[in-house]
Amino acid sequence: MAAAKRSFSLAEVAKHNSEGDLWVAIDSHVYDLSKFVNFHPGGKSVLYDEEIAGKDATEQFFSLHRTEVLHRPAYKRLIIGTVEGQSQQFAPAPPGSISRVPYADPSWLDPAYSSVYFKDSHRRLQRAFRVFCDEAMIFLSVYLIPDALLREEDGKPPSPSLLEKMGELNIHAMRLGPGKHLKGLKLMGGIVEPEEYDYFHELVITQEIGRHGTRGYGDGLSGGLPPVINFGSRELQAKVVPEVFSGKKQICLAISEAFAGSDVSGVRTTAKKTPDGKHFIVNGTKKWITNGTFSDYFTVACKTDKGLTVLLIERQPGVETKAIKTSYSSTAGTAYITFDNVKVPVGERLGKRKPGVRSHRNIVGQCLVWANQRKVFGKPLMNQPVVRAKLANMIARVESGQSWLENITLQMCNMSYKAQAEHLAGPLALLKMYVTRAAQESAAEAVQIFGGRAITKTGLGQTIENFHRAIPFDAVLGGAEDVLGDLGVRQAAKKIPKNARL
Ligand code: HEM
Repeated sequence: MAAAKRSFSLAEVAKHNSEGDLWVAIDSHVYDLSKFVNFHPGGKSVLYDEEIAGKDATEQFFSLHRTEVLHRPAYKRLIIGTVEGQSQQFAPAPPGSISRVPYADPSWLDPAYSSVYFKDSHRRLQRAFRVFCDEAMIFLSVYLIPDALLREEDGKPPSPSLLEKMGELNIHAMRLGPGKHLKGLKLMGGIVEPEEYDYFHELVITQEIGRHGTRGYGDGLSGGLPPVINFGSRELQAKVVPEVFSGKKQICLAISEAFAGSDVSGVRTTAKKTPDGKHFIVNGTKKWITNGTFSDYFTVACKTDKGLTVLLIERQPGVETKAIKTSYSSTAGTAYITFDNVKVPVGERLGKRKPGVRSHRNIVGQCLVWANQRKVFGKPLMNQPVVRAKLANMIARVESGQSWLENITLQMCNMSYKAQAEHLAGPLALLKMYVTRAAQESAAEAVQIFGGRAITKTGLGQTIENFHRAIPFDAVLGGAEDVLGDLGVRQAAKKIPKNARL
């Protein structure tokens, strides 16, 4: 809070309760709302109400606004002093803090818990990256969280300045997981050595980004670089990777089509070799391509005479992207793409997704706090057994998803890429099916707990609204839930010993 100028008794505050001279006390601070009353988004009458004008309105304020409203610089300026004998109760936690609300953070961040998975370097990265996100939130600068909220509003892509800042810290590179692409890079200012970076570090980054509570924005930040890194030629990597890691260029993965979603073999985009064998000519369409609207490069699945291949295509004449209006989020840049006789050098031929447990956890934490603070018929919502039963189910879902995710991450750390494909494709498909289904169940329950607030894009329930709106997309993007579940069971069925009998 800004340094308070003077200290007032509540009796003094009470004298300022009329039009042109309106004060209220909120959480030990005195606000002069005489002019602001004309601009108050909730209207004038609520502020002139005799229960509010000249009174301590702390309880009413927090039942109607998110705490962060008080920390916006424009509103901090309304503070003229403090209330005698009171101290601030609802100060924001310092940047980088671990939540004190049970289950609002994964248990490995709780000092009372131990974890065999997360080592010192994971903890260092987590602390530094959370400070990066939180500082942005508090100072409303150009970094992650405020940018996410603004872009959700205006549907524009993540700000170039943010992408470049992430580039300086090599966050784009870290988001691709461990590998040779990290060699020689200074990760998060040198906090983690590229050689020690593993899938748990990647999980840390993914989960911290998941805290910002605006799903489409996080998707807009992702891309189609892994095939370039895993299968691209040295020349191709040298050109594309630095541009994308620095945040100057955008890339997306363009696989699905109106004809082929989870069933990738149905792809109809064709790549035909030119008679001299030096180029492919690409024709076809792609649909639901996250980040496609803003991308400079497209990692495209195509059909050739010899089966499916993946090509890297640069934006050029013949490549058109059209934004698809979704019920989800325009900042994710979801596109319909057409390729019309696009010429691609043959050398540009190229050879995953972490399920959203963290954003699920966000809403569990918010529901716990809201059920505790919201009073209905004079009693907190938490006093209702039906609300506690919903919360119990939500906690159980998020904790089981996290444990399964950590177990699979450990297996990834100890398996080659090839072994991962063999042993983890099935479990990963089942995990994704489970967490997206579980998240949808929790989203529906969260809406019941927040009531009408959960259907407005701003205000107390804004995180719930965003989650509830965006979560069905998780169940479709990267493979439809049913298809994934089926894949998981079919993979397991293959491994049942032929002589197994009950
Ligand atoms: C420093 C003082 C205040 C500031 C800066 C402030 C600011 C705001 C803002 C930004 C909103 C829009 C919030 C949103 O979309 O979530 C809002 C809405 C509202 N405010 Fe305030 N407000 C203040 C004090 C109060 C007080 C004392 C009351 C007491 C009743 C009040 C009642 C409301 C109501 C009823 C709404 C509409 C809520 C809704 O749509 O659910 N405000 N206020």
